[in-house]
Amino acid sequence: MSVRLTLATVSKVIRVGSSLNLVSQNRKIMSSAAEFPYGKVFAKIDELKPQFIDTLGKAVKIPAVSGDESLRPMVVRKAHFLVGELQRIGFTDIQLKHLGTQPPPVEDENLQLPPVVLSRYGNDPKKKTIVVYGHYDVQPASFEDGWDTEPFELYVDEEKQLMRARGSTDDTGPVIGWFNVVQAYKESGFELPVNLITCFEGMEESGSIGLDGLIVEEADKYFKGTDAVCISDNYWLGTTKPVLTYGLRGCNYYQTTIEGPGADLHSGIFGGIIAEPMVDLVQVLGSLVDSKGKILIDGVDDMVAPLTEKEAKLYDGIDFTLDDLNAASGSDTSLYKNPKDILMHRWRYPSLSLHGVEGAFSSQGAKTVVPAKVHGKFSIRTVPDMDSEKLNKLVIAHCDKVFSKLESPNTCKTELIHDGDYWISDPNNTSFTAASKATELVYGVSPDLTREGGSIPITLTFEQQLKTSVLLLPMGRGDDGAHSVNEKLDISNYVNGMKTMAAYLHYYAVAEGK
Ligand SMILES: NCC(=O)N[C@@H](Cc1c[nH]cn1)C(=O)O
Ligand SMILES: [Zn+2]
Ligand SMILES: [Zn+2]
Repeated sequence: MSVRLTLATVSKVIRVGSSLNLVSQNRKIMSSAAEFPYGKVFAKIDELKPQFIDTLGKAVKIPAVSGDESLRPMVVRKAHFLVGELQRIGFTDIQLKHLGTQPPPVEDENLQLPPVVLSRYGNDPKKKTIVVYGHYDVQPASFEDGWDTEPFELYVDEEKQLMRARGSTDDTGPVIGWFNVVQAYKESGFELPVNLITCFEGMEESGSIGLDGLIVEEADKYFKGTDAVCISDNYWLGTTKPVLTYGLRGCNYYQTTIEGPGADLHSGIFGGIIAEPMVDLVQVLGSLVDSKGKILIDGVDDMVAPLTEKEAKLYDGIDFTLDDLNAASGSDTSLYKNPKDILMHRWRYPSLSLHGVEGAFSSQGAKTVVPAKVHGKFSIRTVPDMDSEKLNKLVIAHCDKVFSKLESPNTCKTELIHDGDYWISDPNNTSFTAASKATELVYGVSPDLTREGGSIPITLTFEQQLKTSVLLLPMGRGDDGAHSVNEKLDISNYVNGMKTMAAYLHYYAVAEGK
């Protein structure tokens, strides 16, 4: 049998100091036309690259920070921006699902949760149906944090071939990527090989509050007939090798509030005379974790699943070094030097991070204030087999015990702000196989299978409620700086990420089974 060969042009993949060496400018990948008949879609993605960068620029301009109540109108504005784009491209049945008011703790009791954007492209019963999930909200960012350029303006660095902005990699870039893939199929004259349903939320960075209920509610309605869920909201481990991800840690986020004086006070007048809430809080926060990363709350480590020999072996072949970690953190501050230990502590052990103190003096200068009420924020990344409710009880009991030992006249309350479960799945299924083929086609290398230290709270809910597999198909690199200053997405990752998404839809459509 003769097989016609097509050439799919794959953009430059940059390898820095690596052994992979798969790179070449405009690398040509030979693929059978019977196997991948959409070479024209790839060409269209290349052709429309300037427009796709432009669309991303418009999206990141909207400061959709879900954690900042005052910016909630901006989150809603971004939802409407997405609706406009979906209409332009030809999605149908576009719905903004409202989730009601945000539960406490919250300043404004009437604060509305941002809407979830649902839409469809195609509804052919002969085709498989894929739900793509992403989030349009972002972490806070301000130029004063140390950004090189304004965080809510897309800066295209022509020399480094990257795009810098809050949301560029987490998660506005991948969300806009899905739109672009559909546009590229359409404009190159092809039907999409699957029915696509989009589910984009605006509260992911704040624990996906309200989304669980919507998924339960719509499982047999909007999401009926879903064969697989694909999420592009995480990152490669390093900077060169693509990965597919089959596990996430969960995240339980807490605040400890300590209050006493009726108002902020002058430390010259009241210092040494009254009990200072900040002094108490520092001691409570300081009792949670030590400088080696050990969680000091009794009972937490006992819940962690023991490491089996089989699991330990999974870490052997992963392409990751201490240098990758140092490059991503911009430092040499790792608590572990061995790559296997680093990955285990990122993926399969819990961690406790201290995030900040609301209500405390935090600006430049030397204000001599005694804050009257402070909220210490911290979170625990959870792993199998930790029980979320049991963890909450242990955390609250620990904080109460430490505070009571201080014999302070102030009051102390620790509460859960939000939680999201960990998730782990078997990557030997049709969806992962399709994504693996797509990755090989685009990057010429088979992806590593990884877990992730971060959290996407809704993942387990999708799996359980839609009774489908979930695939994590990352677009960006490990050094993208998500949640950090100078967040970026390399242009090659944007373009090749879209090609991988496009090819995944095809390989999943033609594969046998779900
Ligand atoms: N790209 C995923 C991501 O950044 N997820 C957040 C989710 C979260 C949980 N609680 C607050 N945010 C993460 O921090 O992992
Ligand atoms: Zn994200
Ligand atoms: Zn994030």
